[in-house]
Amino acid sequence: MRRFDLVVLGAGSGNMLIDDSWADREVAIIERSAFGGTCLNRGCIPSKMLAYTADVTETVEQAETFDVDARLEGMRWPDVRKRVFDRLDQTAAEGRQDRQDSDFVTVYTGVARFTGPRRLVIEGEDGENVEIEGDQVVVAAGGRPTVPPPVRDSGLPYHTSDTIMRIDAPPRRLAVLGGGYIAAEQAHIFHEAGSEISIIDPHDRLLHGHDEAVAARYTDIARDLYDLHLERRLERLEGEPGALRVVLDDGSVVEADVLLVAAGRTPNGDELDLTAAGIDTHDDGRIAVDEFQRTSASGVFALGDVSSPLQLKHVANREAEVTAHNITHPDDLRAMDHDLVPSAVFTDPQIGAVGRTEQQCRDDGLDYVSAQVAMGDVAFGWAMEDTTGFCKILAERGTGRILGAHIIGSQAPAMIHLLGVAMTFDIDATALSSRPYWIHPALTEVIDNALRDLAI
Ligand SMILES: Cc1cc2nc3c(=O)[nH]c(=O)nc-3n(C[C@H](O)[C@H](O)[C@H](O)COP(=O)(O)OP(=O)(O)OC[C@H]3O[C@@H](n4cnc5c(N)ncnc54)[C@H](O)[C@@H]3O)c2cc1C
Ligand SMILES: NC(=O)c1ccc[n+]([C@@H]2O[C@H](COP(=O)([O-])OP(=O)(O)OC[C@H]3O[C@@H](n4cnc5c(N)ncnc54)[C@H](O)[C@@H]3O)[C@@H](O)[C@H]2O)c1
Repeated sequence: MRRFDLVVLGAGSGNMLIDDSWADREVAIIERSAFGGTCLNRGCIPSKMLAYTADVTETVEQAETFDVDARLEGMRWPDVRKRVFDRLDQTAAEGRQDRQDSDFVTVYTGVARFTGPRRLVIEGEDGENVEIEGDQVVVAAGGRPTVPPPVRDSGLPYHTSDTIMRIDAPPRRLAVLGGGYIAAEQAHIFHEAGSEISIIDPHDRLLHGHDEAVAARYTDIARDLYDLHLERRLERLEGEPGALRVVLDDGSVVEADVLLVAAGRTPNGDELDLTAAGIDTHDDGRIAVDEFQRTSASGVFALGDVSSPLQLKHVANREAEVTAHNITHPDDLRAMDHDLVPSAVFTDPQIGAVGRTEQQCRDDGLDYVSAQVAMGDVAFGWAMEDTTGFCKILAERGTGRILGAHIIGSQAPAMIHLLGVAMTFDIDATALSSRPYWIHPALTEVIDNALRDLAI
């Protein structure tokens, strides 16, 4: 059995661990699919390239608001798909080739699972099994879409985020099971591509994990565009391919040509025979790691969606950086924290968030103040004719410590960073408003005004 200094399972964020500092040692990387993992091939990047294309489409549709004559001929889906995936597939292939060309990295293509402590078997595409072991092993095996049993057991076809973005043509009617991140982004994409969208979610609003004001505003906007079935559960899926009937728990039926399942993601640890390696998991299936990304098995680390409480690429990236340091510096370990992780939903309107929601402030019994300023109340919002966006900030009464910030509207994913930086460096609301200059009349004035409106 071949022994390596380092074995990395998963060439998504795991691939980031290997740099030239390993050049005098032997490293193995195992990947069953494309290099670049979920983010590059079927996640963040294609969805954002498509969401931006949808934004362009929508801009043309809204030209009249700005007294501009323009007519939308339509989104040429096959060309869009080709532009997006030609680039991404090439990037993934180059990523694999780079590793294959390396003289210190061995690439194993196949499905891996543990057979013992720091020992893995890889079933190759040809059915051949290869067993390897590592002095250190990093598990970066990610997650997969969760498919509820009524869909899985129906025998009828369905899509997940893994496949929908490569579909041949936008369906006339797209039903989306789940009303979270993926639903919000894919609904925007396929609505602008010409599909009629229905969304089904058991909660009373879409994006229910977001601040209640943001989720309520987004749900109101979505209600005008899509057919919403909230506080509804899936009972069963019937019909035939291309003519599906999504039967809900109140007996109502959503008819659709295509079903997209966007009901959360399951960490892949359950496919890895973790007990053979002595690796413990949480009840929800995530590999349990300490603050240094170490699992319960000596010499085995885990990172990203397979272990993280937050399934976000910037979190997986940070965990990869921390792990890369810790596997080479056992006497000088770096700790990971998940405080103040910003997040964004690239839907329409865009959403950015950092820190606590108002409901969390309330549930935690915090003494807080809140201010909400409409984008339509600042000059750049006038320029954009914005009628729905806002910035909401929550701060501790008395001290002005910023507890959370939530923006819905154009540029929200970029603007939220300002508040994330302030919170990370303990800059309170008064200092953040009064010390730096705020460019007039940039959209960021909505943040400054919300800070000033806080009755600290
Ligand atoms: C549609 C969508 C959009 C998203 N958009 C965003 C976004 O805008 N911003 C953001 O921050 N996050 C986004 N995410 C989340 C982000 O993609 C993930 O958090 C991130 O990619 C996780 O990285 P990872 O390295 O942990 O896992 P992955 O990238 O999934 O890598 C795991 C790799 O391990 C391989 N693997 C798994 N099991 C085995 C095995 N047994 N043998 C061999 N190989 C194996 C897999 O093939 C895969 O390549 C999105 C996710 C989705 C699905
Ligand atoms: N912009 C981004 O950063 C981005 C984009 C896409 C995905 N992601 C990541 O990927 C993860 C997965 O995305 P997601 O949208 O699948 O999950 P999600 O957790 O955001 O939303 C899932 C939704 O599905 C609902 N649901 C669960 N079971 C259901 C069922 N049986 N029927 C109907 N609805 C059901 C849940 O109530 C929830 O509202 C996200 O949590 C996020 O971490 C991030």
